[in-house]
Amino acid sequence: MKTIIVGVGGVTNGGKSTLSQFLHQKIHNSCIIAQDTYFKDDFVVPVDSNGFKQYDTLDALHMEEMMKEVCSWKKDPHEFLRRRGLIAKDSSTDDELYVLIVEGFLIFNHRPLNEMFDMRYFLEIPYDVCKMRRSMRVYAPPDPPNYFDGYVWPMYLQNREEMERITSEIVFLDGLKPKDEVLAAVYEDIHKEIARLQVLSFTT
Ligand SMILES: Nc1ncnc2c1ncn2[C@@H]1O[C@H](COP(=O)(O)OP(=O)(O)O)[C@@H](O)[C@H]1O
Ligand SMILES: O=C(O)c1ccc[n+]([C@@H]2O[C@H](COP(=O)([O-])O)[C@@H](O)[C@H]2O)c1
Repeated sequence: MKTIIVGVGGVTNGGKSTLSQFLHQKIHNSCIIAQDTYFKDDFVVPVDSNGFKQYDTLDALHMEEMMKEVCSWKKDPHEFLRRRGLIAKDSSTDDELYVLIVEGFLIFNHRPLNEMFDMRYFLEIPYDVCKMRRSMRVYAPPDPPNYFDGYVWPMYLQNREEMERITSEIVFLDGLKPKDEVLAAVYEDIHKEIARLQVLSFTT
């Protein structure tokens, strides 16, 4: 059995979910674990000195639970897919290949998770486009006035600096390019890696 863990990180509204869903639809035996499903309850997230809820830090996320889920996939990907209703067969063959797509805005900042990735992608878009896309999205709870300029963007710059100190093996993607172009380029890259591993499994 072969496995590939792909990390899809990037700035808020950079296009992570769009890319991850596309990859999942195109890649056989794949599934997604999304970091934004691990946010802690609002009442336990503290506010900073400006009164902004500190959502854009690892402390706002149940990272241990997320790690458990990734490790559970790694231990038995076939069973993981079967439990999620993503696979019908009861048994797998030895030459089967499984792909896990882990997406989220702070996936490369968490060292234990970062170490698990075989491939890393990071979507970036400039400040003005990010602000515009974010203003069109409604989070739960919704962004309060000035949240983007006063908290989200400064935290992005800080988190990104930390990420670049932790890891250098990241492919940066221009999230301004047309969706089709971004999606096709990443798919082709992963497809090459899948083909390489499949050749390896026939020759070893
Ligand atoms: N390459 C792109 N060009 C233009 N709009 C995009 C592109 N990728 C994503 N979007 C749009 O940006 C918004 C945020 O995308 P999404 O994938 O939800 O971002 P994220 O998961 O990074 O927060 C959505 O409205 C999506 O349709
Ligand atoms: O999903 C939630 O519960 C949630 C609650 C409050 C805020 N968020 C925001 O979600 C952002 C990360 O998700 P995303 O998809 O925009 O990359 C981050 O910037 C947070 O400020 C998300």
